[in-house]
Amino acid sequence: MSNILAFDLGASSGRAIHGKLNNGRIEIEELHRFPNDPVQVGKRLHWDILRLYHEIKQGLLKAKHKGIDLASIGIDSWAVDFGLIASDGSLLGNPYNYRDSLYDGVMERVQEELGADYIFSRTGIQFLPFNTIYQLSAHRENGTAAMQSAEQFLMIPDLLRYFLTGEKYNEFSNATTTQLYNPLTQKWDEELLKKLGLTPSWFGEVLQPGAPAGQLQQTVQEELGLGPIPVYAVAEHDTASAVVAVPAIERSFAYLSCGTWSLLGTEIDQPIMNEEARQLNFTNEGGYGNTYRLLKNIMGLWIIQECRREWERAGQAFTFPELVKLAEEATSFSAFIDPDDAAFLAPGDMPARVCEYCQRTNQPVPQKPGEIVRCVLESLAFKYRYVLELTERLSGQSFNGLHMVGGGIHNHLLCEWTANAIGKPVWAGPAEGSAIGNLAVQWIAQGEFKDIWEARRAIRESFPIAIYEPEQGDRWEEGYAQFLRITGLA
Ligand SMILES: C[C@H](O)[C@H](O)[C@@H](O)C(=O)CO
Repeated sequence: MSNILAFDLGASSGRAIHGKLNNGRIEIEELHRFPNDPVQVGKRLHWDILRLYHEIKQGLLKAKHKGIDLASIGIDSWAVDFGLIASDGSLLGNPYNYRDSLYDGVMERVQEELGADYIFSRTGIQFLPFNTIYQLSAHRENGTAAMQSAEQFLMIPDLLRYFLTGEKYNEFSNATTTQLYNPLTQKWDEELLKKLGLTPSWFGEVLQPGAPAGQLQQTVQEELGLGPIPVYAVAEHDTASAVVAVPAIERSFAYLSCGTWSLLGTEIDQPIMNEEARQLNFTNEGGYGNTYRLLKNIMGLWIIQECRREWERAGQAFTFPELVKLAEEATSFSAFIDPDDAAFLAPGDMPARVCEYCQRTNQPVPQKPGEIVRCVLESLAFKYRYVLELTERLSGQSFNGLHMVGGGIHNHLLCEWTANAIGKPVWAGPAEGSAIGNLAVQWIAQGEFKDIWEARRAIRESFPIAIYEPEQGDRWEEGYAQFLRITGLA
């Protein structure tokens, strides 16, 4: 029975999940949960990285106090963000949050300078304004202090792993999201880095998920009263871990990792880097076992999280289940948004932005919270269909349903409406996809599972999967046509 720990950090909360194997079945238990609130300082938006490190130590202590003898640990988090390390090994400043306005307009400038086709041909990564490539370019343009003394670039899980072990490594799945890694040469793209004025030596050895990445260093062992627990590089981009946990039977499958972001796509063996993929702004992010995640980012439940924050600020506090209930009671197909409109990216007054979108597209403007949430959820369901069809076209596959994993599956209405929108079944589960994928990679590395397919079978047999069958009739077809027309995606 191998006891291991997964630290899974999302953009709004983190958790320490204890996993153990019991006769081939996976059992999980949440030992520690903590908020991850971005901190605004003046105009800048940061992550509180030392608080996150503190919480990781609390997770380790909770395991110790429960008498759990840990065979290993692994850390995954959201992608693209990073810290820079000085020659004395110290962290240079607080990592920036990728939604910081410092990055506004930088992608367009870099594209103009280097050419979008050049960047895509070397990285295969979708153009998102917050990709690391544009973040670093913004810091270079602004001459931020950290850029002057940096010696090493580490992404968020790399950084936390470094604090624990004292060893500095990058990791494949997360490295690809920077748009600075070349999947064809399987290396950081030195030519691209130089063209951007970035120093190639900052970018270190890239470990594959499942590689040993050190052990708790002496100071941490002494502070926490623990032994030299091994640390693995897992699929450290949380979406990559979530894809590991997709309980698929067939090799050809489509997934939707559903949380703050919605990431919809399929797993492939070789990146698809043709002109069509670039035009459609698809990405080829690294996965477990040298696979690639052909997918698109969809803005996801972030819009509703921000609406909820705004309503709470204005003195109207709702729980998520309450909002789902209100949405269920509202009229269907009244108004739609394109969830990926640039207006919805930055934090702020999201209900007002949804209303502005409806106004500018000459639609009835939703008034009540339930109407706004309904508009967002129905629009998400239709955007999933749109991206699913593009994934089929690009990968030359045809999927007979969609696997949904991640916390978003607790929203039964979204699962149901997604099935209706795509006209195919949705298989929802597991909800703790990223943490389970993180655990699975550690177990594969330890030989507890032969390979990812054995791990996926164990996941299938260990966690409930809810099946949502699509509604019959033309109503959702007609709604989809209306969505395409309004959003201009037709
Ligand atoms: C920037 C986002 O973190 C990223 O694109 C997304 O894939 C993610 O990590 C969702 O948690």
